[in-house]
Amino acid sequence: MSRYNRPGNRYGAGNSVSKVDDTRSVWKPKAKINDGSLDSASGKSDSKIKHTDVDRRTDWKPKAEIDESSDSASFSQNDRSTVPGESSFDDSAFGVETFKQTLNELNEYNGFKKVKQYGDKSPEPTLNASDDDQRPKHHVFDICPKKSSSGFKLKPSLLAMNREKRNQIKQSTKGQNIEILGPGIVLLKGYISFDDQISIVKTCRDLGIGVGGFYQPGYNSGTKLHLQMMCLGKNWDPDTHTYTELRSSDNSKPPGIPEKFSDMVKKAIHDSNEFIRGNSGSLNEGKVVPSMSPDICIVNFYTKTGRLGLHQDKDESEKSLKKGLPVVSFSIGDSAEFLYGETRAIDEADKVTLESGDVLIFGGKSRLIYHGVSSIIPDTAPTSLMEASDMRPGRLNLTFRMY
Ligand SMILES: O=C(O)CCC(=O)C(=O)O
Ligand SMILES: [Fe+2]
Repeated sequence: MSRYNRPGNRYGAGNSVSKVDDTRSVWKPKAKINDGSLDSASGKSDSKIKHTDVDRRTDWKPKAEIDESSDSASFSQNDRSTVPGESSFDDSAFGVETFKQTLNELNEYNGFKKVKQYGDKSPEPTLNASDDDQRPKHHVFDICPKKSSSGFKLKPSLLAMNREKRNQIKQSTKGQNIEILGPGIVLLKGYISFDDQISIVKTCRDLGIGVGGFYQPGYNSGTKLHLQMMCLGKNWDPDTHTYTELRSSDNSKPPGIPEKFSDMVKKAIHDSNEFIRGNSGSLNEGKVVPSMSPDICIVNFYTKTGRLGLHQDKDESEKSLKKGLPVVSFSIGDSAEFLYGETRAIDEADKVTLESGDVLIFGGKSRLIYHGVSSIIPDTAPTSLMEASDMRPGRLNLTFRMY
């Protein structure tokens, strides 16, 4: 039974979240655009989402309702957080010993083993200059901990490569696999090529272990989010809900967005619009996704217990939100159950599985949808990707926006 359906969690019993509320015209869609249903999909009404009525600072606030004694399995709207001090490692399902071992492995990789093991009560050590081996000494979260320092492993086993080739052929004979999930919500299935997925992992890994790299964000209260995060372009501060030039926890400057990433984002928006126009003609000009050049990317890494509560992305400039400049999301690694809806009511939200290589775009009328990740589906990442990249089990997600 998945975490998502576990009785007693706040989803209540059963799979109610995947139901479509037919009374709400905006969400009625769900149908593929090429079945001629775009008109109904596009929403006869204006979205009910209001751009002005929500306090930008309160929506993601930590929750007094979090039960510190629980295994943090419950997921609620507003729950973008975890219990104080909780690690993003899976210490419940994994077992504490495995958890310690994993941490020790990570410490070892990072050059800390000589000085301190997890569980060792001795005082915090300092590193000597002689310990220097080029690797950063600040706390790092390495999404590819086994990667050798001599370079990225590019060749998966022959078996895995053949499997990947077969998948790619299947994909290309299927043709374009684009779905319109709502007005301004486009899902491009398997859009990111295998090679590009590897290259994204590699780039995020390298940026993630450097200055301004992955960290587990939290709030002033000490409550942490259930993921590792890194911002590119500008820093997003979960506590103040603002974008800043420097990250307040360590004064680091976020790395820039690699040009290749920006190009992929622009192409995904372009391809979505070509598809919309091609399938629904000029009548649907108003339904295309506004184009943009991203200057912010939030990179999240979820382990198998990672999740992200329902929220709106509404900390970008008013101008950007008003224009409906889209959020473009890349998924790599394990699949995720992604919830989205017009309101913050979880049981009214729709659910879609985002798989490795998928791109999801939400903009235009749906720019302010509530969305979140209710669970990661373990061991669903393509084996060949994991072999080629050495990415640790979990899911990498990149969301691009324009301030
Ligand atoms: O991981 C995802 O698919 C969503 C991430 C997200 O919504 C965010 O970072 O704001
Ligand atoms: Fe978001």
